[in-house]
Amino acid sequence: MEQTREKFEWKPFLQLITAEKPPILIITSVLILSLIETASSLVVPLLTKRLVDLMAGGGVQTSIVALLVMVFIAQTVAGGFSFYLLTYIGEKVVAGIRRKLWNHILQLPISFFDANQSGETLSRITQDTNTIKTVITNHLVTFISGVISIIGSVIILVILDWKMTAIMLGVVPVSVLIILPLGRKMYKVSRKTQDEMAEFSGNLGRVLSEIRLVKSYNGEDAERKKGFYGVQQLFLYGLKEAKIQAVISPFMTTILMVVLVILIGYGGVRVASGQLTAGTLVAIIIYMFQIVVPFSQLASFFTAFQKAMGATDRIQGLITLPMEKYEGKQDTLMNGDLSFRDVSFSYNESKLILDRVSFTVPSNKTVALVGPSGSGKTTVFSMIERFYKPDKGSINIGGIPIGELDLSLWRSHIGYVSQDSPVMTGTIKENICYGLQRKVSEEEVHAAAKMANAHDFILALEDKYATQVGERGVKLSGGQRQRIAIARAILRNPKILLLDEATSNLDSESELLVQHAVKNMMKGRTTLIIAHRLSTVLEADELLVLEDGRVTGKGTHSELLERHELYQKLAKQQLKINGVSTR
Ligand SMILES: Nc1ncnc2c1ncn2[C@@H]1O[C@H](COP(=O)(O)OP(=O)(O)OP(=O)(O)O)[C@@H](O)[C@H]1O
Repeated sequence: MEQTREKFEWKPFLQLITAEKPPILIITSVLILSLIETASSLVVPLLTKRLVDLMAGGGVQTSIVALLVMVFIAQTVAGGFSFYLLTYIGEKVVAGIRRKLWNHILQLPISFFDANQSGETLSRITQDTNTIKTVITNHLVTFISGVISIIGSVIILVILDWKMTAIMLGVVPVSVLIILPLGRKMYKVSRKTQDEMAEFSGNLGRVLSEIRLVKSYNGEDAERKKGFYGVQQLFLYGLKEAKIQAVISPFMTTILMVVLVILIGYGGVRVASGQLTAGTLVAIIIYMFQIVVPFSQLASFFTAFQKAMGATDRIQGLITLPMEKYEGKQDTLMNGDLSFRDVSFSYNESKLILDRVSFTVPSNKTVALVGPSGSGKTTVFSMIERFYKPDKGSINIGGIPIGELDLSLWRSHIGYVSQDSPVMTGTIKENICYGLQRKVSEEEVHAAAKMANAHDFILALEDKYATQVGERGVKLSGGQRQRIAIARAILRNPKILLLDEATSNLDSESELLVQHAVKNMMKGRTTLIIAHRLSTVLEADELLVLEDGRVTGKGTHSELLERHELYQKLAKQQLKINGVSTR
């Protein structure tokens, strides 16, 4: 995702912003308003000059005072409106980018989430977009009006008095020589700060989401050290930025003071000798501020802009990643046989995980997958869910490759109950109804919960179906979570069921409840089940033995027990039937 951009490039940044189609009318208004603001500020010194000269001559013209007041009012009002409108544009553009990012991230394939820490991805949406907003709202127009102010002031100054202007402009090359390399350095540092911040957030996210593991394995010390290291790095980068700022800011102030001293000294002499009016000197000094202030802001604009370049790179890196393909055939009957045809797959080139796997789950039948840990059983499920694509071969439903079907439609026909039964923060009802697009009646939810043997325990909870389950369902027991997951699958009324039997040891009562729930659910559906229990394998229509990504045996429990060596071993260990006769 990371690229290093050394050159100063506008293009990607502008592309990112213009893609959000910021409202042209408002942009034009902002530009006009800031022009009014800048023009007013350019007029002020001229009016002041007239006023001072008139006062020096002993008189005051009220019309000039009135004009000055009006110009001030125009400047203030235009400034206020342009600030608000500009912030509006910034917020609007960033909202658009955030929407686009979130939408894109949600549709990225699982392989992306395998490779990237969620905390890092999170900081793309929050921090990187914020950096871009800061440039638009705080710097972009300041930069434009600053440039206008500098050019306007220089022109007027040359007309007013070219000698004084020459003195003033003499310091510009010196300043540029110092500020440019420092700006480049600032860019590198701030880029590293952003990377460090993303890594830091990623680390915090990892610890916070697995805090139970951290505590039960006394991981606090190691995590404290890692966290402190991240804090220290951020601190050091902060200091590096400060060091650069510490050179730039006082340098600019000193330059300002030096120029001011020279101007006042040299100008004062010329006023005394009658070569310059007092009004002109005052005007020159005001113009000097109107050059120096935007000039010093230019440095911070370039720094902010370079930070935004880094953010743009990372956002573009995310947005250009290919998404899952959602479109596909709609009108497919899902009640055909589910079959794998010579499917091979590897997560990365180094190791083949599925090797020419072929099998069929006939419609409405149950096939159980057994095999040692790591043999690829869960991977088979992930392939059916289309989390990953086969490298070779195809997976078909009723003869049609599942890759050709509309992705949402396909997934809506699958009920996946995984081993860890994921439950999200929210109420029990929200969890049961999760992902359903249609309105669900209370009765439907209750019926699903009843089938999942969850209704009774839910009613015993304080808030019943409105009970908050805590983050990842921590307030529920393992068996309760499983039954919620089953109720969720039942409510979808899927054609295909993927069940990863939990290996966790539930007490026999909960286990019985879960088993009954599973049995209820399997009726009339095409089911593929990763079996860890004897009862499941006995009831399956067919068993598949998966070994190192290959199907090495097919048949019923007794057939396999008779002729499959590994199955006999597995049956003894994994299915816990040691000493129990099954024939
Ligand atoms: N996201 C992933 N990225 C890379 N390798 C993976 C990924 N998921 C699984 N693997 C690897 O693929 C192999 C098969 O894993 P899989 O989870 O399919 O096995 P399993 O048979 O379900 O095991 P278990 O019974 O222990 O759950 C393992 O060697 C594992 O290390």
